[in-house]
Amino acid sequence: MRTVAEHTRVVHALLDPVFARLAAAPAEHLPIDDPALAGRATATSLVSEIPLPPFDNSQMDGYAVRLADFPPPPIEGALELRLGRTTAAGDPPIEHEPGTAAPVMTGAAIPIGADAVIPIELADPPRFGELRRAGDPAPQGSVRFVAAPAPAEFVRTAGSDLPAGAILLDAGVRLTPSRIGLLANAGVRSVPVRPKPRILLVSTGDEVSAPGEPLAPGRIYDANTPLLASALRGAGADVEVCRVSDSPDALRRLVVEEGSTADVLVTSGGISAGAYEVVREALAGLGAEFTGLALQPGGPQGCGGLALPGGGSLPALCFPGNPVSSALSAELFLLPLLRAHAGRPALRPSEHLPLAHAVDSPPQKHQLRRGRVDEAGRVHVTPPSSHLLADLASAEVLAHLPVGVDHLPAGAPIEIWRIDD
Ligand SMILES: Nc1nc2c(c(=O)[nH]1)N[C@H]1C(S)=C(S)[C@@H](COP(=O)(O)OP(=O)(O)OC[C@H]3O[C@@H](n4cnc5c(N)ncnc54)[C@H](O)[C@@H]3O)O[C@H]1N2
Ligand code: MOO
Repeated sequence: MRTVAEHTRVVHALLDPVFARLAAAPAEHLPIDDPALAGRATATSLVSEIPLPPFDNSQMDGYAVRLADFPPPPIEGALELRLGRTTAAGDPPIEHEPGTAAPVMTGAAIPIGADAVIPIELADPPRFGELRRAGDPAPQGSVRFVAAPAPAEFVRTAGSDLPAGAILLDAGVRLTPSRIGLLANAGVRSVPVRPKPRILLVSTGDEVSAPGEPLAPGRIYDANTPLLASALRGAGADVEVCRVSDSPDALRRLVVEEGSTADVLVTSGGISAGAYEVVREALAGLGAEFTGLALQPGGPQGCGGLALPGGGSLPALCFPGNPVSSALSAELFLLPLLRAHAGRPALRPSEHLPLAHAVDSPPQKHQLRRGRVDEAGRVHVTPPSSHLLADLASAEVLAHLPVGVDHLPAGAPIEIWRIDD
């Protein structure tokens, strides 16, 4: 039986060229305010054409002053400065008149020649009086200060966040809200993003009914298509879904007709030892290889490049039909590659926590148990059967019982992956 690590290598060999091609493909350009931008990955690095902030501005509502107007400390009594003209946020910078204190608001340009800001609370009086902007009659009055500011105090200098010409984001970086904000701050209007991988997702099985169909005896509703589609989309793929009955011809036709517009084919079901294994029958002849893994759930797996009539090849991953098996197959073998393409950490957060109770596992298989973590930080795992979808739906963690482990006592540390996002 193939190990999980060996199958992971086989999947990488099949899909790494797909992701490398997509990462080098012409970028899609999305407007900075496109709701679809969040979560995409940059296709190229982006450089700031302007410094951030673009000009020296005030960090406080207060007075812009010149240090040279202050005597060396200590100041006897208070220093009185004439009122200068006011700069509000959005005004162009004005010339600072020596010997004045010029009202300046948070975010407003520091008057040229001023080199520090004193917050209004530290002025006497501690409130603004008559304010005169550029072009108004000259201001009257004065304001007093008991201490000199430090050089550049409360001045946010141009480029102090990022100088002009600096890299805003590298290529392959996930667009989080703060990164989108950074690009917007630098005036970027259109963002080059990596194309999403296009996945053709096919569920098989004569027993599988589409939503809304009456449930005939012996049939079940299709869980895998919505489950896998949402998992793959959540990890950054564009997914087209199809259901085919247990007809190898219908599946082969689908691959031939739709395969050239997809980057990867993903199937669920129809690959184990039964008499009607549609995926195995349809795709083995086209180039997929079907194997047993030392893994539970997820034992049966298929994988390979399918020969297309035009000469191309369609990489295919064939997951087993049990819902937990197909979900965990995606979790192990495909989601990490999709997440990495979307600039996210490939792997789930992992840690070792103590088991709340003893657990047995078949030693020849790597068992992935679903579970929860209690308030004391101990892991409780649930039964291993791969039809237990309600159990997976309420799981917080996947607990790993690797090959060679047949029993772990209560309190033993176990590796868990957090899956409750
Ligand atoms: N004799 C053997 N039988 C089985 C073996 C084996 O080694 N020898 N392996 C078992 C394991 S493990 C798994 S996992 C399954 C995998 O079977 P298939 O990939 O061929 O999947 P199906 O037989 O089509 O379906 C399995 C199970 O899952 C249900 N299913 C399928 N599609 C869906 C769907 N879209 N939504 C919800 N549920 C679905 C299906 O009804 C079956 O109950 O084989 C074991 N048997
Ligand atoms: O390997 Mo199957 O995937 O356990 O249920």
